[in-house]
Amino acid sequence: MKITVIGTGYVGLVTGTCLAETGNDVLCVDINEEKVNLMKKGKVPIYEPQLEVLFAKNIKSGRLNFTTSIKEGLDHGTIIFLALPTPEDEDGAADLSYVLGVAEDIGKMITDYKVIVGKSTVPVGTADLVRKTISKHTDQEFDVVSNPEFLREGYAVGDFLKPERIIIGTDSERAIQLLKKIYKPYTQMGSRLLIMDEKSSELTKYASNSFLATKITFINEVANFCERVGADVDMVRIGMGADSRIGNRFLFPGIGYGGSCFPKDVKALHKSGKEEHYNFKLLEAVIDVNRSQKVALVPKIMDYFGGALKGKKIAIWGLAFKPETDDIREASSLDMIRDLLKLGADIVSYDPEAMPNVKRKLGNKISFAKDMYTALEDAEALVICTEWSIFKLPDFKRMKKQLKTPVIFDGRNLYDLQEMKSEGFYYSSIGRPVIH
Ligand SMILES: NC(=O)c1ccc[n+]([C@@H]2O[C@H](COP(=O)([O-])OP(=O)(O)OC[C@H]3O[C@@H](n4cnc5c(N)ncnc54)[C@H](O)[C@@H]3O)[C@@H](O)[C@H]2O)c1
Ligand SMILES: O=c1ccn([C@@H]2O[C@H](COP(=O)(O)OP(=O)(O)O[C@H]3O[C@H](CO)[C@@H](O)[C@H](O)[C@H]3O)[C@@H](O)[C@H]2O)c(=O)[nH]1
Repeated sequence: MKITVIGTGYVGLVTGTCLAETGNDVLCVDINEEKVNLMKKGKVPIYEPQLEVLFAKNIKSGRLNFTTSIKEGLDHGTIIFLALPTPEDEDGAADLSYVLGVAEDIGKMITDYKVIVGKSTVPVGTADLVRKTISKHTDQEFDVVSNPEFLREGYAVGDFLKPERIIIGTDSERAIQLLKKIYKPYTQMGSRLLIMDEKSSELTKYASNSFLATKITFINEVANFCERVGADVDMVRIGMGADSRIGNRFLFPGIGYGGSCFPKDVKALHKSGKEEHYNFKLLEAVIDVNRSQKVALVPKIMDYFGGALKGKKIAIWGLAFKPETDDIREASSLDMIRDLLKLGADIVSYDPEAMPNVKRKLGNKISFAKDMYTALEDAEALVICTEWSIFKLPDFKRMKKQLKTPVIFDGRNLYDLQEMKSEGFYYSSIGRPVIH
């Protein structure tokens, strides 16, 4: 089938590549010329495991192409996926200007039937708004479908190729048949295809992300309480997760949730509630707790150094908002760095993928080490912000040698408490007893 994907970021590029992989003829449109030129040269502009191989294979086959021309894109596909940004605006609502801007173009440019499929995360009523915006400019027949995306960065290709569910929100039988065809390879492999009205589909996405953010926030609060009563949150979470009604996923405590989705989506649902005179009290608490959780290690670091951080060299391992991505949007590391810099610390960091993005954002406010051990040279403490695999089984003897003092503040609970004791570290983590 001929498919166009508008917006070639984490969602659009993965969607386009994976749909080409199942035999479709895909044209990806992006407004960013630099990005499109890179992709035309066969380069993936983001770090996403497994993407490069599929990307190269499908470009070679001629099924995956790129353009900056929206007109070319709209002439190409019968199905037009919108994978455009919906960032947080200054009030916490989803900024729909990208989506509605493209809807205007669609209205002005389409010359035959199209199914416009919204993959962006958008508030209830957006599909209707897109429909009305297009209709202002055309009498052409078209359908608008809500088809929220649930992939996770770092696992995006796997999540797209083997989704647990595919949600199609529309009452158009014609659109349903076309989308069922596109998604047949996945439903044949056991993915559930759920068809519902578009409003419920739009809300399912926000409700899912907000639920997961709430689950993480709940265990973070339990962790904070563990610290006060001397319990170990790792034991508590294992005990809780053994109940299949609770489940053990998304129950890892740490320095808060970040990324391009949870923070903005929880705020957007809260804001949508307000617009309907409904106060999502729970979400208000989630937003609030997460804000302080992101810097939960800072008072511990301050306490350890007796309040004096000026001129102290602190090493940071992990800058990305989570492992297996170069994405630093809303990363807890950035909050941590902001506070430590304010307190006068000198920061040297290491991340396997995200250093170029942080360098672009922070310039020379912090330094970047060539590897994880070099970052520790003469540092008075190590702070761990992201649970990259390479940090999980490090050479503790080497770490101790490099660090000026053997002190670790771990925001992701990577190490065993007994091991830290026998290796001779001062070790402070989240929701577990301090080792000293
Ligand atoms: N990142 C994720 O893991 C994820 C997962 C599920 C859903 N979502 C949702 O999907 C949407 C896209 O997210 P993303 O992370 O892929 O965003 P992104 O910022 O990585 O990519 C968006 C792309 O759209 C392009 N763009 C902007 N305006 C354009 C226009 N007028 N025409 C063509 N291209 C244009 C940008 O240049 C960029 O390449 C958001 O609503 C997000 O909430 C994201
Ligand atoms: O037990 C956990 C799990 C996650 N996190 C944090 O939560 C954030 C988000 O993690 P994750 O959900 O793995 O990453 P995303 O790529 O942001 O994916 C989320 O957001 C996407 C965009 O909407 C959705 O499509 C996905 O289903 C949803 O998981 C990260 O900061 C993690 O460190 C925790 O602190 N504890």
